[in-house]
Amino acid sequence: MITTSNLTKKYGGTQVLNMGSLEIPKGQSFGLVGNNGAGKTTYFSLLLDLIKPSTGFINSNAVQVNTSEDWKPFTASFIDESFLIGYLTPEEYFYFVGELRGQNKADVNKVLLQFQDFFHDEILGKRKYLRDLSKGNQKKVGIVAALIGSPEVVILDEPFANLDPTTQIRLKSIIKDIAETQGVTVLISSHDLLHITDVCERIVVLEKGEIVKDLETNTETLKELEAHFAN
Ligand SMILES: Nc1ncnc2c1ncn2[C@@H]1O[C@H](COP(=O)(O)OP(=O)(O)OP(=O)(O)O)[C@@H](O)[C@H]1O
Repeated sequence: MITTSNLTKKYGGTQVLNMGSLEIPKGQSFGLVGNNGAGKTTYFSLLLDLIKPSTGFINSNAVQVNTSEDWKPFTASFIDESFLIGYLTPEEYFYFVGELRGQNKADVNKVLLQFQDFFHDEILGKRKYLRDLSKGNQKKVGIVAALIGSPEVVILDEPFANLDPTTQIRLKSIIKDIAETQGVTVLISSHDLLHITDVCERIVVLEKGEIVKDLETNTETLKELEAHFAN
């Protein structure tokens, strides 16, 4: 589904990403971990054509993301609050995203209904602008908006950060469900090793822009990651 080939990114003379090659199959829940500055957001930004590669390319469903726009209809993401529109209410934003994805209000309402628990009565019907929501509630809006219109690829940068424990647990079951039962390819990054091993069937560790581990998640993975990061 997602093929990364000889991908590098340099800023000035400094190389911040050197991924070599990486294959992510359809329906995989894929986790990216690494210390601050390891290159996680850089990789996601390249995947979304927010920045250009220095060398190499990424193909998503056989579409080269930096030369064609055809990956956009099946790809959704929430990287940070710059994806939101501060002067809209959550409802206005969801309907706006729905329109972009060919979904009418009734379709969007159906999606929102499934996320009532996740919203915990803090998002809908509050007549608050997105800019006035707490960081965690902004994140909830961004994540749910990314799931409107049944995307085939969902990219979430640090989705657990700023969320309360209840919401983190709910988010884990949402991510597992869309990957396992709907065949969605989910890419997430996180600093939370417990959550990422819970939710991802594969975990790649980045260090200074390079892949240093590529693990199929099993009962030993959390220990292995903890040992890796303790050094
Ligand atoms: N526009 C830029 N100009 C120069 N360097 C940049 C730019 N954007 C990112 N970098 C550098 O690229 C490296 C990788 O950053 P990136 O944000 O991808 O790391 P990350 O793994 O997401 O980190 P974190 O866990 O802190 O979010 C860092 O050294 C960062 O300073």
